[in-house]
Amino acid sequence: AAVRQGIVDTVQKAVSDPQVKSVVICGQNGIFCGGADIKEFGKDISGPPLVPVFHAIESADKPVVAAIEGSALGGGLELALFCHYRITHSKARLGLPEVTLGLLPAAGGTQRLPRLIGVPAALDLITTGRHVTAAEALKLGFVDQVIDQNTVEAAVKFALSVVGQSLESRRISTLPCPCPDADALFEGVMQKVRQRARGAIAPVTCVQAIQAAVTLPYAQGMQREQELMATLFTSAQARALQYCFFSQRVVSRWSMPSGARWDTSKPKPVTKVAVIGLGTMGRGITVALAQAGLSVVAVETEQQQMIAGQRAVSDMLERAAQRRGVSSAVYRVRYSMKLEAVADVQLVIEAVFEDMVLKEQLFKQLSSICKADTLLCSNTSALDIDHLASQTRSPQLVVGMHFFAPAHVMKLLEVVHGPRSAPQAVATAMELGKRIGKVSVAVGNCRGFVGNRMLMPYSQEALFLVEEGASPEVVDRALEEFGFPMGFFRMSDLSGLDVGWRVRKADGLVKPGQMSRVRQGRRYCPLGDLLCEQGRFELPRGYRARQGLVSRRIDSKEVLERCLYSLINEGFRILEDGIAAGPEDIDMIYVFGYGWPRHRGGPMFYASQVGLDRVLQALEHYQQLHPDVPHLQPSRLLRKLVSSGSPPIHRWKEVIKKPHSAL
Ligand SMILES: CC/C=C\C=C\CC(=O)SCCNC(=O)CCNC(=O)[C@H](O)C(C)(C)COP(=O)(O)OP(=O)(O)OC[C@H]1O[C@@H](n2cnc3c(N)ncnc32)[C@H](O)[C@@H]1OP(=O)(O)O
Repeated sequence: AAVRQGIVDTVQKAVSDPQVKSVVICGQNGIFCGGADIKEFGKDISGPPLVPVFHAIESADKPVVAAIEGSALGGGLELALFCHYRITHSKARLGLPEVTLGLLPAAGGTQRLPRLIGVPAALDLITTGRHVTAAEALKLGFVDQVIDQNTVEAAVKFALSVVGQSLESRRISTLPCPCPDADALFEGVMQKVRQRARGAIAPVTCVQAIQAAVTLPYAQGMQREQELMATLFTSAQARALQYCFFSQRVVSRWSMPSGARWDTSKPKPVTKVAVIGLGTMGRGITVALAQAGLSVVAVETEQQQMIAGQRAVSDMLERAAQRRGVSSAVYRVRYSMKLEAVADVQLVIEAVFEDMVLKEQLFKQLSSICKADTLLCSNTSALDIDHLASQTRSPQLVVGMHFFAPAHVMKLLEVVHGPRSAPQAVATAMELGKRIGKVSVAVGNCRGFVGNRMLMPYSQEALFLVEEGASPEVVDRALEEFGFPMGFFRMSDLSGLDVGWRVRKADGLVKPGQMSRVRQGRRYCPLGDLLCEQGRFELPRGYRARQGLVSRRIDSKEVLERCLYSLINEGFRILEDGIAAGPEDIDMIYVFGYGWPRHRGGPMFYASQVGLDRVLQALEHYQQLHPDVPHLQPSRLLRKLVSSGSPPIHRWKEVIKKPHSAL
């Protein structure tokens, strides 16, 4: 509000003072403007409206120049678009990211950008919210000059040089907004955007606003922009997306149950990393590390795997080099079939087959080959990090680094600390994750950590629903309409049914040929195992008949409640156990690693929006119907939160307070 007031007062003064011949608007400390203060949204903070004063800038009869350094984002870029000229530093980033916050650029962005750079380019920038470099902004035509020197000085010089020149063609509001074949273009774009949005409303509303720029005169288009923004501003989706923006930053400020924290733990410098195993995960991890400029030693002891892995890594790096316009020689990867090649690295990431015996052996070997202060990390997705640590001479230097496939693409990294992991080891893994562009979340050590532990009840419910009469398509459709890119069954097909089968076998749950629906004292669905054993895909009907199960009609509400609430319930248990530091950690794991729709904020945020009492009631209802399913038993924390009056999510920690830590 204070900045808005400052802009209004200063612009009015500069525009009306006859002594002032031209004006430069710049930011402080090398940053033009990151847009509106998102923390003000939803709060009763008043300040002057900006759009009228922005129009006063445009209609001024003296040149107004934006000197853009650092960032010009959202309202910041919109302000710059009201100026007559934009001089930009080469390192600046520009964009209209409002859509990522569930909004649209409502200070004229949707009406003015298409007039300046054309409708297709504006549609791309506004519906994706992507940030562009100064060079791309120049190419697209929304900045006038890109420079490497002092931007403010250059802008002042330029502003003085254009005094007295006509500003007519520089006023974007007066430009036409041509769009040949507008109907066909918007129909096609709308279809694509809807598909990509997976239920998010802001991208679709952005398209509608840009369409108004084509079909309405400028002033009416501006009004339409306001009306459309009003439908978004207080929406649940906008709240969820803004929660995600801040949560992504919250999780980088990690803490451990011991009290160790991000701001008191210094990471060790890492320049050389080894990756052990060149299967799918090892290849992606190698590429991610090499792309971030790290020197990588990739070890694979099996010859065929080495040949295939080396080829796959080289191809991926070649493509990355082409995209960046550099030679692939910039990437430093050395391959070896001998474990001894890792002797001089500072950090090892083990990515061998998910088999505890194999990993135990490997950690023992690594512990004797590597230097005493080398960090030993495992990419296991579920196994006990502390047990692996116990195989080494420095258990405090062992942590989990759980990547998600494909590891060079997926943004999530779970950094798993065991009870003996040193804060410095966690800090180092978190820092490395940041360096390679991951959203890193520190979590405690338990079976499946956070993400896969919560996936367990979700996947079991999906299978139970099929036992009871739903088809896999019905289950998947409900989940995909909710916003997941893939339902449980499509996801299982893609990742390979045998992956889960192997884990269940290791857990002693698989009994070949047996149909019993109770294993280890609880309800179990062997359908997935039977599919794998028989290589069959249309199993449910015959299976139900043999089990004497009577099919019933199952609607999408039940699918969602049983799959999602059981997953959420496990999330509450994880909070109770101190495995995740807060609900934001769980939510970011699900948004960045498991395809949870970002506009729904993550499972724990979703629960808070649905209402904790409703989640509790639904779980109690299903628990009564299925007393043999322990994961439907509402967690103590959920009950405690409901009996504390269901506080807002940012206050849950006050209720959790003293977790009975499992660490
Ligand atoms: C008439 C109405 C006029 C205009 C209305 C316009 C609507 C908008 O403008 S909506 C906002 C659009 N802007 C954005 O979405 C930008 C969001 N910010 C970013 O993308 C990045 O933060 C960055 C500006 C590129 C800087 O990145 P980086 O250097 O990596 O730092 P961060 O860790 O991301 O941020 C530092 C610190 O600042 C907080 N922050 C950043 N932007 C905002 C913001 N727009 N509002 C409030 N706070 C913001 C961020 O949360 C960090 O704070 P922490 O306390 O560390 O969390």
